[in-house]
Amino acid sequence: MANSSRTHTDVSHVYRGTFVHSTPQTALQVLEDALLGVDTDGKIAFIGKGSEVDTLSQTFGFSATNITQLAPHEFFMPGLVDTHIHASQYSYAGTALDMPLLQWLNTYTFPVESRFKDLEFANKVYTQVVRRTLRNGTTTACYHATIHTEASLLLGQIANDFGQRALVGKVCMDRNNSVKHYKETSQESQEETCRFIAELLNKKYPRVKPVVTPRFAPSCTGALLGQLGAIAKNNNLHIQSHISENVEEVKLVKDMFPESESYTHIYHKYNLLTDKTVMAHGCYLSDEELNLFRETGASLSHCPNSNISLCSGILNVRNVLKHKVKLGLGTDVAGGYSASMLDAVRRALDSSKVLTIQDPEHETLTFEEVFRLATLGGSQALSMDDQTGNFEVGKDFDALRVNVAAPGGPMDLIQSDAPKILLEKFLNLGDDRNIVEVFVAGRKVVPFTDKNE
Ligand SMILES: O=c1[nH]c(=O)c2nc[nH]c2[nH]1
Ligand SMILES: [Zn+2]
Repeated sequence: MANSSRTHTDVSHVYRGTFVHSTPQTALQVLEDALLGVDTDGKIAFIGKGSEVDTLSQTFGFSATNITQLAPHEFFMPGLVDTHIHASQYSYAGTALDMPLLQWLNTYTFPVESRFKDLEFANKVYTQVVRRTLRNGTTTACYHATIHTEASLLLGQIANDFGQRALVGKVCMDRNNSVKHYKETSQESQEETCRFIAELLNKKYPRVKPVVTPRFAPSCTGALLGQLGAIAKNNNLHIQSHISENVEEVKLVKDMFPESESYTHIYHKYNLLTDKTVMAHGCYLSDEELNLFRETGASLSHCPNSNISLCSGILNVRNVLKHKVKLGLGTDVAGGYSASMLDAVRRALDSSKVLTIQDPEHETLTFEEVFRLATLGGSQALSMDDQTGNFEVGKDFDALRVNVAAPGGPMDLIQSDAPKILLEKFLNLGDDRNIVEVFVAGRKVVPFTDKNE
């Protein structure tokens, strides 16, 4: 029996073939010879069996001749959700990975981010990062920009123009002793955050929204953290930041906020832990802190490339999942050197295997579980799982059409493998050559149209 919505708008596209996705109960569900309809609003109108085509075409009023049929080595999967990426650091991605976090920020990051006062530079970098991530299948991105309001608004405009679903954060930092010209006063930070939010919301972009972004506790005064918590609360906004990434940072936070019970309690005290909060890293969180995440509904973004590249630590994902804390994956460009979420999937699997090498009792993550983290898990971490993350009826059709045998692609198919094997191969060996089409809310955003070339 096909799963269908009771009241529906007209179906504009119908696809037939293999669909793979996750549900809260099942890390990987494979639907072979399935039929999926997308309505004129870009939402999934139905998903049923190919054998039900006659009934479905009558119910939804489409003609069997209008069905797009996938090839046997193709499948649809949900769009990838990057829960943590610094768009402003894309210009030096793949370099500058020879220092730990705090020195890395002072030496490489702050000098580059300070250049985003220049809108021409910002336009160049932000256009490239949106194009690159979309081409690699990131249909939803949670971006850190810089402290500059105009450049951050420009990032929102570019994401909207290319059709990417995005949260965009103007970075807030009223403490920075190392690069003097890259910080704001508390008042500037608060006022510019309010202006950024108002102007971005005023654009009425359907899928690009602001996210309140204190960089991390060491770069913000308690007064600013409190103001940002109030702004997020009053406007019901998302919040993003960093937490417990590296041992030296955790120690610094302890020294800077001696009155606080833990790193997590600092954010909690200032109303920055909500069910619309996503915190990057969390490698050194205690079980008590993870409980506070669960109680508040706040989520974590696991950024394994960054954690390894900056020698920060290894998040025990199994322990996070045991505590029922929402969890997604992030590239964390440019602490992470790859802007591709496929890389994040591989590094998450590698990191889990390292934990198993260290402790054979550790239950290694499966590729199916990591697939779920990269899709449905990410949408849950961003509290967007009512809109995206899998192929549930009523959600937006955010999807990748994957061709495992794409000509000139990075892998060879020796025999006709089952869809689950094709997905595993794609996750481990695939790249953007295999992602032949990308859809966000039903609209084909890759390949780029002429306007976006
Ligand atoms: O990986 C990171 N990248 C950053 O830019 C940053 N800022 C604070 N903490 C951070 N961690
Ligand atoms: Zn980061």
